[in-house]
Amino acid sequence: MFPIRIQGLSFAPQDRAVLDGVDMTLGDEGITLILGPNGAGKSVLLRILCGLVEPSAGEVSWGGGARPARGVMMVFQHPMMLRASVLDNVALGLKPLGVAVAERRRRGMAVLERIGLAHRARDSAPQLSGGEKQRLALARAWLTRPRLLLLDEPTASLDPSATAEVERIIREIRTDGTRILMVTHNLGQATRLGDDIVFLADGRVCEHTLTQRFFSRPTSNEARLFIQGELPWNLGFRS
Ligand SMILES: Nc1ncnc2c1ncn2[C@@H]1O[C@H](COP(=O)(O)OP(=O)(O)OP(=O)(O)O)[C@@H](O)[C@H]1O
Repeated sequence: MFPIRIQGLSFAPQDRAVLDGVDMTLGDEGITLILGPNGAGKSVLLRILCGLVEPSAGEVSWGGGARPARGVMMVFQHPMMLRASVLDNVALGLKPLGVAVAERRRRGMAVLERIGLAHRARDSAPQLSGGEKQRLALARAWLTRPRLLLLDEPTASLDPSATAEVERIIREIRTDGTRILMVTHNLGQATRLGDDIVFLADGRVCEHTLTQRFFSRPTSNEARLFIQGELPWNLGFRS
């Protein structure tokens, strides 16, 4: 599946260029953070990689071949919960892999232990808090051992302690060997989690560099302004 090479990727609904020739290469390890202003196309980029959105132009090569049928998972900002128990929700991801019910439940309980939700296994999943739902969604994806995990602002509406817990789980998933590509608006989080930063603005990748370098020596004016909190909000759009 790796390296994932993105070349000339564009997305232009109704001729409005959201993504306008994105080029990027992702190796097989680590956590890459995508930063950029509102409307820069960060979520669209993840959705294209996940196969949920068709690009208008460009190519993605997965280790020199087509997108694999399995191995790519995405967790959304507001993950969906079935009207069922926490355990049934977490074990759900194993169903399409043909894992038997008893084994699904065994592995489900094991992952709930790792995310600190084993004591809620029988509770109704839709009644969990936002932070607990996000942990459950991460566990559901983790259980399938994805090679690539796409995370769209997983801590956007969480308080600092729930955010810290989600970040701990993300680090564990990475240590388990999953490649992570994640969108965030939280610059502190980017410094805590990111090995490297992709900065998207004006429909293009303005910078793709190591995290420390991005924050200490940004090379593009857009990134400098963004870090200083001064990037004009309309920069994400091209007409
Ligand atoms: N499937 C779609 N069809 C048409 N337009 C879309 C589609 N998905 C997203 N867009 C538009 O693309 C633009 C970029 O959206 P996107 O959600 O990727 O931005 P973002 O960088 O993630 O922004 P934010 O930081 O605010 O979440 C928006 O104007 C959005 O309305």
